[in-house]
Amino acid sequence: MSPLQDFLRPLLMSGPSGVGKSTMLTRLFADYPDKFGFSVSRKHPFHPLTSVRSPSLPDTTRSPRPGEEHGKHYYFVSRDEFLKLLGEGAFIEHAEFSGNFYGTSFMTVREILGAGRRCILDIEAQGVRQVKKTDLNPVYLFVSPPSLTTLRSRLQGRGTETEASVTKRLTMALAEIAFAKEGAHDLVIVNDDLDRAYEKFRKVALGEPVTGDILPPLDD
Ligand SMILES: Nc1ncnc2c1ncn2[C@@H]1O[C@H](COP(=O)(O)OP(=O)(O)OP(=O)(O)O)[C@@H](O)[C@H]1O
Repeated sequence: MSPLQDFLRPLLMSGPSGVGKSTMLTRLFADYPDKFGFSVSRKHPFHPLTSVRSPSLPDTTRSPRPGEEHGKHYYFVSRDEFLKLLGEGAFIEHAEFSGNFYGTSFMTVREILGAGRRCILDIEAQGVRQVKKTDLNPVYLFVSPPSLTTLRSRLQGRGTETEASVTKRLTMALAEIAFAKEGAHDLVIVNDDLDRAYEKFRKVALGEPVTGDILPPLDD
């Protein structure tokens, strides 16, 4: 496909927690402040991207945390409102975690496209399976760690996780990796050296042709 056509398709990025998705996105948004719109289905409270301005936001039924604002970090909706929207087929993907619903709505994507930006979605494996059943037709990108050992040390080094949550995130990482091993994605970028990985990511985001990396064995 031509760069223009690829740029118009949403970019769905996924990859295990701690692989460096936000790090690369933060760089991209700093380099191109007006080109992209971003939606993330759910993030932990200390996530750096919660402060990134986005033309559209995911919906959640959970209560705002201190410092979070409606329309800035999420659209906070009641459970009834969420279920009504769900019934109307408003969500590209949704999930329930710890008793709260999170979802990415078709409206989010339309708003981003309407603003002339490329829509970037950060969605986990479970949500990606749901997206595959829609006609969204995104480019599926998997951001892979060079090894599981590296992933663990990034999660520990980020300083946001307890030992228990590192273990939980690594368990979830195995599901993400198993999905990638099924060949579910169009393209893999291995985030080994950040500058190298970012350069590839930047090109993918701009819709330029890129040769993907080979998925590492990730069996360590
Ligand atoms: N190429 C890299 N080399 C070394 N450290 C990196 C690299 N990329 C990211 N990191 C570091 O790894 C940690 C995790 O990165 P980041 O928070 O961006 O991950 P994430 O994929 O967005 O995770 P989550 O899905 O939980 O939000 C951060 O401390 C970040 O600075």
